[in-house]
Amino acid sequence: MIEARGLTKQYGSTTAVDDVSFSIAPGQVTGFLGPNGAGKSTSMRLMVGLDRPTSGTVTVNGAKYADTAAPLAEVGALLDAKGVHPGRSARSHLRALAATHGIPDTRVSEVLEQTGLSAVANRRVGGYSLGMGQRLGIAAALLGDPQILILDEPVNGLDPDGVLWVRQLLRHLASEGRTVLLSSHLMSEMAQTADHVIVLGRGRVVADAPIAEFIGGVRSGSVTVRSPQATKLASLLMNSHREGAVLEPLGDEGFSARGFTAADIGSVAAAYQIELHELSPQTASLEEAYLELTRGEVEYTAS
Ligand SMILES: Nc1ncnc2c1ncn2[C@@H]1O[C@H](COP(=O)(O)OP(=O)(O)OP(=O)(O)O)[C@@H](O)[C@H]1O
Repeated sequence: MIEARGLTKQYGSTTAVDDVSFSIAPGQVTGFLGPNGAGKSTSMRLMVGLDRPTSGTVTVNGAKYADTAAPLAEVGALLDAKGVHPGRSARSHLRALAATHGIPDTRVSEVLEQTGLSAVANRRVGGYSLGMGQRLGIAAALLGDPQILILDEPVNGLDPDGVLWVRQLLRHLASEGRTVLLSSHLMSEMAQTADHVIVLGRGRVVADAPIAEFIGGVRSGSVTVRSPQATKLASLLMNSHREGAVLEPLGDEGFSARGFTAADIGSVAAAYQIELHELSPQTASLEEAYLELTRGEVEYTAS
């Protein structure tokens, strides 16, 4: 469990995190979303004591991170994948980390295996690709077998196999009852990985909900219709002169309708004995829901 209460961080005149409160529950993956500069990384740094709050508190499993006895066993974090000496090998980097935390060397080999780095473990980290560096950052986060994982943009730079691997790993860690928090700007990936989302905008929480509820709150408002008599049905609908009605063709035997409910279309089809092969209201994607919510929250926008 990660709990923030009235958490605030100011850098000079910039309020990066502004009186934020949330609870991040164990046993699920929570996605941290928000436009650039919304305060996600700052919040994550505050969670692991890399920065001090201006006011308010954030605790991990009920204690401040700085007060935890075995921090790597409590919280694993990936905050800056580039923070490794380039002349070191992955194995020596992880060994050094392990040694300072009383973690046995056997665990180093385990996490190298788990993150697919065993074959390159003795190579200089300076020669690693972005994706390999990300894997090493994840290996370091897993080293203490922590109950809480905090990962800032963990799929940044990974190829599709790597992205899938991170998704499966995080789902697995959550299924073991761990608390998993990740930030990402990749909405389709987040939609497949997270159970719950917290959206920040200009340092404040603008949404905190299960992902299905978050997406369900925004309707795309269109209905997909497929029928061998699509043209006839479309003209009947347009003849009803409904305000806001827009039909867009979807191939020969279908169209997307706005301004009608599925029930409206079904009633017209039934009245004229038109065979229907599909009548499906479209729900918004996570990306649509996110863009709708954060439209007014972006700090940097193109004019
Ligand atoms: N060390 C710092 N000194 C001054 N300002 C900072 C510092 N760190 C962050 N900020 C500012 O605080 C705000 C929040 O930044 P933060 O990096 O937390 O956002 P973010 O949501 O992680 O953004 P991104 O998606 O771009 O990573 C921004 O306006 C940023 O410029």
